[in-house]
Amino acid sequence: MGVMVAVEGLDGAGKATLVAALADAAVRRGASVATLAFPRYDADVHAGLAGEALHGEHGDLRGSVHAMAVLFALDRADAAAELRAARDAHDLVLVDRYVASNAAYGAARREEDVDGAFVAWVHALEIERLGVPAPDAQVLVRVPGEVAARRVRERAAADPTRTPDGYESDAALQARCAHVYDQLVERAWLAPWSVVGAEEGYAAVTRTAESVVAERLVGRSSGDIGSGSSVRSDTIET
Ligand SMILES: Nc1ncnc2c1ncn2[C@@H]1O[C@H](COP(=O)(O)OP(=O)(O)O)[C@@H](O)[C@H]1O
Ligand SMILES: Cc1cn([C@H]2C[C@H](O)[C@@H](COP(=O)(O)OP(=O)(O)O)O2)c(=O)[nH]c1=O
Repeated sequence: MGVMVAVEGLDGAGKATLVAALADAAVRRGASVATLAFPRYDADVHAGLAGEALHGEHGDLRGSVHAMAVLFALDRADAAAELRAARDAHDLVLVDRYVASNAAYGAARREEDVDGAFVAWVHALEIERLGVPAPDAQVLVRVPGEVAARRVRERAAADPTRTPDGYESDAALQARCAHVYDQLVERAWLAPWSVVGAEEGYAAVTRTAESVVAERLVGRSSGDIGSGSSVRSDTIET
């Protein structure tokens, strides 16, 4: 059985960039890798509704922190079997945003911290009730809010389909969210965390990817890794 590593951080922090670097580092070590990104807007109706709500559709749906979080949670619940199968079939399963996104964004929206009711509610809902598999490790891509916001703006300018959504354009929410993420790391919430500061440039991302992969795949004999002669990098969902 492989290991599942979730990558977390603010919008525009550099999560997708780190996921690509992690996949690259793992494949170079001969490991097979599967990647999955949440929300699965196109693959899951709950995620699709949440995405539309983030862009102003569906009346007052976005106004309810719990309703939004339930939609994101149901997206993961529907992917749970696929995630378990991927962990059985691959050495490394990389997930771009996972349960901690719900904890960090929801607590931030409610102006709570990690000890507030919301973070505990997310754990009870997703892990205990819906049976979403806990990750084996998590990585926080930690950048100052201004850096993440600039990247979101630049991305939107370059690609008109990426107009900032209701969360991305709320600087105060992103700042509170960064604080909750730091607390989740401190508490080792759900699984151990590593932290990478992506404002340090791409070389730092590559170095972190190599060390996370080395650490996470350590203890697995070379016979366990690659489980065959071919090296694969499969994207099971994007
Ligand atoms: N370490 C880095 N140094 C400089 N730019 C970066 C770094 N990591 C990501 N970027 C750039 O920042 C933008 C957002 O990165 P992305 O990985 O898409 O973020 P996320 O998935 O967290 O929204 C992209 O244009 C990406 O090329
Ligand atoms: C996956 C997930 C995302 N979110 C939030 C974080 C983001 O601000 C927002 C959209 O996710 P995001 O990954 O930013 O999607 P995209 O890059 O396609 O816009 O949803 C949650 O609140 N809970 C979750 O479980």
